[in-house]
Amino acid sequence: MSQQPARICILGGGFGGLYTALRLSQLPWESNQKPEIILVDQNDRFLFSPLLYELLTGELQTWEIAPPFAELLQNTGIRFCQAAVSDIDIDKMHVHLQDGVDIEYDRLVLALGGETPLDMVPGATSHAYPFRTITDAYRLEERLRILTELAAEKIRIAIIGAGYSGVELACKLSDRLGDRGRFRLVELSDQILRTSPDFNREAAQKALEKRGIFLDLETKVESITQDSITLDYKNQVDTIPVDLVIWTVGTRVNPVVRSLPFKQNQRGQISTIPTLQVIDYPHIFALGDIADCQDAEGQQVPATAQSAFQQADYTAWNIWASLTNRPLLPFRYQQLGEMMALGIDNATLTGLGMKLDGNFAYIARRLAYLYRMPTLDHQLKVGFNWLARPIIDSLSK
Ligand SMILES: Cc1cc2nc3c(=O)[nH]c(=O)nc-3n(C[C@H](O)[C@H](O)[C@H](O)COP(=O)(O)OP(=O)(O)OC[C@H]3O[C@@H](n4cnc5c(N)ncnc54)[C@H](O)[C@@H]3O)c2cc1C
Ligand SMILES: NC(=O)c1ccc[n+]([C@@H]2O[C@H](COP(=O)([O-])OP(=O)(O)OC[C@H]3O[C@@H](n4cnc5c(N)ncnc54)[C@H](OP(=O)(O)O)[C@@H]3O)[C@@H](O)[C@H]2O)c1
Ligand SMILES: C/C(=C\Cc1cc(O)c2ccccc2c1O)CCC[C@H](C)CCC[C@H](C)CCCC(C)C
Repeated sequence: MSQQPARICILGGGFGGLYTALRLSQLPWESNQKPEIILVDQNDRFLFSPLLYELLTGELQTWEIAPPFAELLQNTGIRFCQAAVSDIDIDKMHVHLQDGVDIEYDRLVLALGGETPLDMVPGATSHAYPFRTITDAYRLEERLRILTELAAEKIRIAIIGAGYSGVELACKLSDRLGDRGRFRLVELSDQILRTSPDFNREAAQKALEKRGIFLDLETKVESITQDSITLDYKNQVDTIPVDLVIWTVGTRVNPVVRSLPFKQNQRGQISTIPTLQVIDYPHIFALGDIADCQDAEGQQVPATAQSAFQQADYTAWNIWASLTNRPLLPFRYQQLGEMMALGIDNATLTGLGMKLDGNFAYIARRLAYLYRMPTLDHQLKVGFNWLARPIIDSLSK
């Protein structure tokens, strides 16, 4: 008697969830074993977040960095459900969606990613601009358009958090605004890019200096208003006028995940074993920013797209193995390096024994990201556009 096909429910269509779904659909399932794969995401499109900065400088367009799931999942057999996950009943093995729909699962993949914490400083929720989603980028674009149209000689921008997002955004926006931009980068710790390789940090420092971007290190934001920010540097408190505050202070684990009764670390990330299964729940897998993962060698896996991208292959493989009575594989993280955009024509790249910066790194970064795009179809569309665009632009002059 043929069994009902297993139902695999994947929550979150980012680097962890989407790439797991795509890998699952490509595995050699027996025809009578092919599972039902459901991908749930609150948005209608995937976001290739490493290229989100390029939307604000006009270097790239939305369709290139945020293709619709419907397009990416064509001919894969994966069922996409656009909805917000409201709760998960792990005893009944049900996922509850905000629109009232319930989805039963045999295997569950948690890949709901992080959010930007705005409730840590008075005024941030109302006046600061996070930079994580496509909606964030559109809001920021609109604010920049308004400020650019106002006659003000200088546009004063404070970027809070001198990690990767803050530094990359500062350089990109400085190149966009040119002499009209007045930037300050505010950082709690005593250095920028605390976790980055020295080569990348030094290249970033040079890029910030070249653009006259002021650094407020060891500085805490006390409060924010519509047109001012109050900073505390070693108990010296100053209130300064600003036109725009951008909030790139890091990632907090998705609230839906934080509410689940799983073993979690202090940041609310779910503890997993090296096969990426949730401790005590072998039918549930967790990856990406929400997972606290030590790999097969015991190394702590960082909360990055690079990690989620690699975990996706193992998550898909291990779900297939668990459904076809094969051994599961422990995840082996490979730190391939790190790439950062440092302005409109500059980047830095460390990896595979290379240390590159300048325009060559900029091209290598673009090519590496093209190579990491989710489907061959999308890689070809974007790659062709990158080749054709300079020709089209020159013909339209
Ligand atoms: C601007 C920016 C640039 C970055 N650049 C890099 C980089 O260069 N290299 C790098 O390694 N990392 C980079 N990162 C970090 C990287 O984006 C994350 O580490 C990575 O996306 C984590 O993958 P994930 O699958 O865990 O989560 P995500 O990719 O964030 O995906 C989570 C998905 O879940 C969906 N979702 C969330 N909540 C719900 C809900 N309640 N219901 C339904 N759907 C929901 C979201 O819409 C999203 O699609 C960058 C991050 C930002 C913000
Ligand atoms: N090019 C890339 O590879 C790239 C690009 C973007 C993002 N990412 C990844 O995506 C994740 C998120 O990146 P991110 O740049 O958003 O975060 P991040 O790398 O964690 O950097 C956030 C920075 O803001 C500081 N900070 C926190 N709260 C602050 C406050 N209230 N005031 C001032 N500074 C504050 C943090 O200091 P403390 O560390 O002391 O808290 C940290 O230096 C990271 O894991 C990163 O690896 C990678
Ligand atoms: C440092 C490199 C990879 C690590 C890495 C970093 C990220 O930010 C990611 C974000 C999202 C997903 C994955 C990653 C990620 O793996 C890359 C090193 C690049 C090489 C040094 C050379 C670059 C040239 C290209 C590989 C050429 C590709 C040509 C292709 C046919 C288009």
